[in-house]
Amino acid sequence: MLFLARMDVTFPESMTAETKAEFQVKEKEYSGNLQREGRMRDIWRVVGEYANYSVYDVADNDELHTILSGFPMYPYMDIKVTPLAKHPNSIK
Ligand SMILES: O=C(O)C[C@H]1C=CC(=O)O1
Repeated sequence: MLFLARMDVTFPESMTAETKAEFQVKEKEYSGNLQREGRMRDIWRVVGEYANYSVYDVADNDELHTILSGFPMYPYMDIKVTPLAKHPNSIK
């Protein structure tokens, strides 16, 4: 099953630059592993925002929830998920 997720990240004002940098390192590793596993198909930055769109290829809702809630930045994310179905006009 394919899902599109939009993630908006908002860190608390009080969080130090060092802690943010630590989150970014952990996030990169977690995200990279998902991509190598093929469970995250793609990730794109939303221009001008601390947000991304990413596409997941997973077995079911439960697997997606496990993945999303496992992101190190999860407590600071607002996530909107859209299930995707094949478009009848797609030539792929
Ligand atoms: O930089 C971001 O968009 C936040 C975060 C969410 C997934 C990921 O790989 O990084």
